[in-house]
Amino acid sequence: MKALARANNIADLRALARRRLPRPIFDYIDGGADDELTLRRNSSAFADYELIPDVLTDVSNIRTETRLFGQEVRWPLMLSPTGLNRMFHPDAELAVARAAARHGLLYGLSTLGTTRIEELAKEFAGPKVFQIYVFKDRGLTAEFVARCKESGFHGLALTVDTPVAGNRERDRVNGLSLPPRLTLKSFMSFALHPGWSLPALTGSKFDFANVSHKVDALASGPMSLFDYIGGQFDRSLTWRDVEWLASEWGGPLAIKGVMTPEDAKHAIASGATGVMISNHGGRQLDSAPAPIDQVAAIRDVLGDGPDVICDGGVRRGADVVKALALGATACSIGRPYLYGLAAGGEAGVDRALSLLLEELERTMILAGINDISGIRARHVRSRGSRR
Ligand SMILES: Cc1cc2nc3c(=O)[nH]c(=O)nc-3n(C[C@H](O)[C@H](O)[C@H](O)COP(=O)(O)O)c2cc1C
Ligand SMILES: CCCCCCC(=O)C(=O)O
Repeated sequence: MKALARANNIADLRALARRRLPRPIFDYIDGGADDELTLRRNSSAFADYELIPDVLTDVSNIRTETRLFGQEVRWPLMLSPTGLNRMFHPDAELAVARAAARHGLLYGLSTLGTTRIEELAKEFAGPKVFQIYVFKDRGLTAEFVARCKESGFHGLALTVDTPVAGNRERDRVNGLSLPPRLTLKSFMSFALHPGWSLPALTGSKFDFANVSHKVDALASGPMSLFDYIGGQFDRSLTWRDVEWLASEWGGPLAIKGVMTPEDAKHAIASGATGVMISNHGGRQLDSAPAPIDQVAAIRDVLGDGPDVICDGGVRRGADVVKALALGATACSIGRPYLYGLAAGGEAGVDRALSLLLEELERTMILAGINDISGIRARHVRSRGSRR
């Protein structure tokens, strides 16, 4: 697709996605909670860090491989779990996973994905983790663990920043519901975007593939997506449940949504092998700090062993180098690949990943860093601490 080839960066892919999707669907991807302070801060915080280059270090050969969730990956970048991918493109999660595989990246499948755990595993041999939302029906969690073991998933990520749905006002204004409630305004927006596949949304293939036997949103009739799903989550979750999950699973487990050194320590003490520093892409607690600003303090208390993944706001390859210099093992992205998916299916995801990885490699060359493991704290400086 010519338009994809002309996209020079993630912002260009966002513009393409905006053109291709009906407004309520684009806003669901793009939006954040309340005043979207955290959404904006997640990205703008990266600008507060400068990269300090070395020179004359022989950058003719750049090594970017690392380990994540115990797996060898080609780049320190993973694809965050995101729900409802079939709303953005009919090829949904499989398109995303195929593009991830082509680049040797770790893929995260959401509990609220529209592709079954088993189907994803059959199509995607690469490194993969399953993201768990704990529902009031606790039997579902044990089921997920068993299905992931059976299907050969390499890790789990337990999302803990969603005891209740964030207040996503764009979605309220747009009347986003399941199935979509076609007000005149939203009907016009859907009608003006024939390239977007309405059958994919309303047809039999659209459901929460992994939980629909227990949580059938379509059967329950039109209602707010957030009120419905938020009402299914178990708010009584504590660190005891992490201990249970860690022992039931027995493999790599990250807690997604950790924002403080204290909670990071709790996570590891409870049996997790890593943390995803995340505020859910600014979609939950507005005014939460940007993940990049929490990386150094969290690495400091955890020491070298555990995976520390910086999740949120990454829009340039240079952002990844900054996060690694502050102590992250890797970064994780949500919207960047979703913009690509919406803009052009698998080819669009591929474009998003190629752009970010080319930027990452170029940044390493320009900063005189020839190996990911050679990124050091001295390669980054907070603008606030400039001498
Ligand atoms: C449309 C959308 C759906 C998401 N669905 C989930 C989900 O099902 N589970 C989850 O843990 N996080 C979910 N997230 C959050 C992402 O995993 C990730 O934390 C966030 O997108 C990172 O921020 P970024 O979009 O700035 O990269 C979702 C994010 C978006 C944009
Ligand atoms: C918490 C309400 C619904 C969440 C659906 C998927 C998700 O995590 C998101 O951020 O959107």
